[in-house]
Amino acid sequence: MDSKVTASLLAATWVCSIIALILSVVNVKDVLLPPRTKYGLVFDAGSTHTSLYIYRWPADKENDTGIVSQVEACSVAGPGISSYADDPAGAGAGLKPCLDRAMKIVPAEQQRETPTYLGATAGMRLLREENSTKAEQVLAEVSKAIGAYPVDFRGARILTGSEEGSFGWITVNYLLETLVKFSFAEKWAHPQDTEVLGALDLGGASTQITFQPGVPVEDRNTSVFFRLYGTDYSLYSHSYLCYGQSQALKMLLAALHQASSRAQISHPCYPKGYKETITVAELYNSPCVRAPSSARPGLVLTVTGTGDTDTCHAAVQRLFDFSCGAQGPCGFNGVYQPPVRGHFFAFAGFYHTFSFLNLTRQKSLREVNTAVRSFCRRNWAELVQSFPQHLKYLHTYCSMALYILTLLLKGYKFNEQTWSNIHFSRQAANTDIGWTLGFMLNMTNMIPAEVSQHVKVHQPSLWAGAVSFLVLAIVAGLVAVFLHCFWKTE
Ligand SMILES: Nc1ncnc2c1ncn2[C@@H]1O[C@H](COP(=O)(O)OP(=O)(O)O)[C@@H](O)[C@H]1O
Ligand SMILES: [Ca+2]
Repeated sequence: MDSKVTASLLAATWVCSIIALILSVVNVKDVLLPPRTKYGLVFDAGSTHTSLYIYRWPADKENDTGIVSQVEACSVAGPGISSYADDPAGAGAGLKPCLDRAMKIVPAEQQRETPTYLGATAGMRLLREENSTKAEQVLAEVSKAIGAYPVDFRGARILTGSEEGSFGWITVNYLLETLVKFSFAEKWAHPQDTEVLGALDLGGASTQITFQPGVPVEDRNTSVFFRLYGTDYSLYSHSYLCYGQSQALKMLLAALHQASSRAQISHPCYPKGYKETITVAELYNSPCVRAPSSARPGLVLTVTGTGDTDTCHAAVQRLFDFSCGAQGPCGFNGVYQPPVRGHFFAFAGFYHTFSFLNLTRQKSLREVNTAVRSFCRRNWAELVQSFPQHLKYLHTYCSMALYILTLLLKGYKFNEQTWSNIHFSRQAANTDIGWTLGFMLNMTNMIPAEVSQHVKVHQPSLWAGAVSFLVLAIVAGLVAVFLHCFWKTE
């Protein structure tokens, strides 16, 4: 045999040892069967609008942290499902395009095992308060529509305010991986130096505040417990019904209407030159406002913006009752709240308004105040010219900004120092921040109460791989030396 044969034998031995290395590092099963992907679907039926969130995660890492990601958020056309009180079938029909979209994303063979939920929030809470039969009908119709698809449909229901707040908190902390981390000691552990983050959600019909106060929560109604990855969390969570953006603006307009008791309303929060009309029936169509007995439903009210920031600020503050009474620290309207603590993520409406005003990049409270006041001075014609793409909400941004500042500072009692702990964000890890992800993780038991003992990474098999590689390399070398000597002596 010549040296060519020796070389090819040597090469073959090396190839074998490299394959052995790969097989020992990666599980044989993982090579032959790539990890399966699982999917989950959650409809967020908000007061103003519905979205379908499509999530996916590797099946073999189900209980790890930060593993679920958002594939897509499909926006349902039209208003929120609570607006279909008199046409419940319409609420169901509206969901179909997004369900069709999901059926294109989730492979056919996996659809039947895809957990699917619909959670409705404050819009449906208000409808239930007004007419529980109509609320039931809407939920029945959306359930029928989803039930017609080949998914594992687990129901449509109205979340409590406390669930909405707590699931938002879970989403934030899951995505930021503040609940559990893989340490160098090769264990999943509660991170020592990372404090969990609070969650601030501003919807259309309600707003939620959830955080870990560090002192016992004194009011049972606002207290939430979770045991996640072996750690206990005692949270404070409260949802203020009617204090979402659209209902707050409605309360503001109703207050202005009642103060003037005329069909012409001067609105200090709307830009100078802005005009809109609304009927009395439309203005008083919610339990958040009560129509004066004298009001004729058909009467058309004309609302004219005057762009008077100080008057607006004062009118916004009158929507709140800041007096606390005797029973200790409070938020507003007499609701118990321990002092805010730690860092917070402020998302949904908080983010929308602050992002429009370019205020999401950690601005000081002074800078924010200056920017808001300067925006509030701009007249309508000028605004329309500058922001032709933002006409839907353009007339509300001044009032919303003043409302948000009032809510955060005088309502929740953030101050100049703690202001910098509020982070205005829409997404983390490419996933939208809201209650839906936390809800799905909770409902599918994807966050275990205890840390599981099974090995989470390939560290030990990596060692085994390195050792077998070394052994095989030595054997290969010895064989080569032996063959070389053997053929030489021949
Ligand atoms: N681009 C935007 N600018 C300002 N506000 C927005 C924008 N997009 C959505 N919103 C507001 O975000 C809020 C979302 O609330 P929603 O989830 O529908 O209600 P809820 O959570 O109270 O049931 C609404 O007030 C909506 O008007
Ligand atoms: Ca919402």
